[in-house]
Amino acid sequence: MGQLFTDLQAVRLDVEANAVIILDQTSLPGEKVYLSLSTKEAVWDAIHRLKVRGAPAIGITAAYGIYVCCKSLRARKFDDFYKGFVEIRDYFESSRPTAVNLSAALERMERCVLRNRELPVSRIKRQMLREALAIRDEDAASCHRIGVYALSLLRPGMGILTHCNAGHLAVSEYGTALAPVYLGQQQGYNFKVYADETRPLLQGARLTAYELRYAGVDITLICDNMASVVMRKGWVQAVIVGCDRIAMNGDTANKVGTSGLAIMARHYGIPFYVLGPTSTIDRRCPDGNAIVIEERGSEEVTDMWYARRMAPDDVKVYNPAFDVTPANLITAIVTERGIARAPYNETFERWFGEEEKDSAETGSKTEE
Ligand SMILES: CSC[C@H]1O[C@H](OP(=O)(O)O)[C@H](O)[C@@H]1O
Repeated sequence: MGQLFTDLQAVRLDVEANAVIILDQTSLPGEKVYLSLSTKEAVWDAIHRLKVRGAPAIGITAAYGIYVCCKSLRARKFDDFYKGFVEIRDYFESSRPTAVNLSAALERMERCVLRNRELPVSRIKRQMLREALAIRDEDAASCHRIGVYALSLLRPGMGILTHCNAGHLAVSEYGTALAPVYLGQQQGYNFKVYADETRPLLQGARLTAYELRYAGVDITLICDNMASVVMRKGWVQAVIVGCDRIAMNGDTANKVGTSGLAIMARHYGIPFYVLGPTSTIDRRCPDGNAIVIEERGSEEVTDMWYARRMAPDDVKVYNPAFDVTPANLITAIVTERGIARAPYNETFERWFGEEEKDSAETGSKTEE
């Protein structure tokens, strides 16, 4: 599995070249293509077209990207530099609306710039680099801890069904939903994973099946409409998914199709777990109704994967990229701070309190 983490990095920063290097996930599983992004347009396009995707990976890409783009700014006065920062921030914000990690990472980079406003611009840029690298390293630590907590809910030999890709390719390393699978593999748990192909963009078929096979995990690919069959046959003992935005009451936005899985899991008496870092919990979002659901182009449904068009010309298409699973269908939400069960907001508020205390104690990790 170690090879997986070195061979298939979703996103990394090339400081020498001042560029964000991503593994183009629209070329997987057929080709491993790495892209070097050094302009705000290239970063925006990569996020918008899911060349890099997954909430944490999107946040890390935005943090690396705004550092790379700001490093090229020639402004010497803070006000001019900050104006350039804000322009790039707003542009990146427009790339995809649902995953909160994008705006959360940009807000954290902005706090870094404002915290260091008295420094020369050259030193502010250095602080931005440290902040962006800290965002990536903290994500890697979070994913590992999510795996440890989630593994405590699972037993060797279990069948696990997952949806979309919330694995190593969606984060810095390990993954969220797949973190316990990789940790379990290191400890001989021999999980059997069932991955939904996840129409229309097939992240399950193209990415989850790819990375799990790369890591030697027992993986069976199914079409989305087969999930009920494998649950009814008793092959699945847990459904584990990632998340793109969690509201304070526990309602969770994740890849479209997730809420249907939660309903099926409840019907079959199978626990349904949402795994993700606390950075995916949106404090300003009281419930799922407040979550903006990205809608994407019809060609992803009608044309994308077929040698020829598989739908009537000009047929109306509805293509929501996400849906919201109500908190009452979620057995537990697992983050790097622990395992939350309903009523979720009590635990979330406690976690946020712990976070504020931790950052007050350590100060800003990026202060020189
Ligand atoms: C670890 S977050 C993964 C999360 O992101 C995916 O969405 P997309 O592929 O559109 O970025 C999906 O919702 C996954 O659960």
